[in-house]
Amino acid sequence: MPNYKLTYFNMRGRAEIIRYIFAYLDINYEDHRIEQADWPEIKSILGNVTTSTTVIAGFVLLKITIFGKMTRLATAGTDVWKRRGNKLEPSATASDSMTMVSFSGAFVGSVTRLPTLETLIAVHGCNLSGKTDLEQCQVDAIVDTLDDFMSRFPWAEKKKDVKEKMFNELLTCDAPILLQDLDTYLGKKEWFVGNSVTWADFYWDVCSTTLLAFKSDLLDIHPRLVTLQRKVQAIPAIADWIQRRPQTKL
Ligand SMILES: CCC(=O)N1CCc2c(cnn2-c2cccc(F)c2)C1
Repeated sequence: MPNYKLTYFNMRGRAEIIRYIFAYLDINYEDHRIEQADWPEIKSILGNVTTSTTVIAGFVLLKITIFGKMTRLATAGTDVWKRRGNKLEPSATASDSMTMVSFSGAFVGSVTRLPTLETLIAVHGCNLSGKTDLEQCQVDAIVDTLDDFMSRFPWAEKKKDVKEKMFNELLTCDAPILLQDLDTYLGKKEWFVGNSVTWADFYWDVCSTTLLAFKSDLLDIHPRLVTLQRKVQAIPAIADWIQRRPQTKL
């Protein structure tokens, strides 16, 4: 029975960075994919909670803010504790062997920075989040920059013309500025931060793969950023995952 169950839509989306980290660390997990049609029912169970909840599940402290989006990372768990206001109170133990914790889309930056990633890295002795405090700040800065940009896209916009207009503006007006900044920051280095791969490099591949699905010439004038993408994709564990993952546009 895997220790983790990752529940998300059948797409790369916000969950793919977690899938990359699990693949790289060779951690067995259940990649549970729900259909969009199932989301309204699941959402009604999760509710449109808009408060920040600090949840302690087993060894992992997860700070989450639920905005009615859904990405769930579950851990083999004991009691799930929920913070309501400034009080921590036990809640019902997870109904099955997994402690189900729901996240907003923005959890990427929070949960992968919290003891989850540090615990996993400590167990596996790798440096995905950076080797020093300074490197960890630099990794966070790159991840936040990418996540902020990706979060500006109106993914759930129902009006096709509005969605298309906003996507086009972001891709033609805003993306070039971001890409130039990332290109300058990367410079002649092998990786964004330090002298080995970090999850900032992973996130660059995750985000750029999706952006290229909307604008295939996006990186034509950024060969160094393309090289970084290819270096991430050539890491054996990542290459294996990319080869076997479900093929989806997003
Ligand atoms: C209905 C929801 C939907 O279509 N998507 C959810 C968000 C998303 C998609 C693809 N990339 N991505 C994403 C990745 C990282 C950070 C971020 F903010 C967003 C597709």
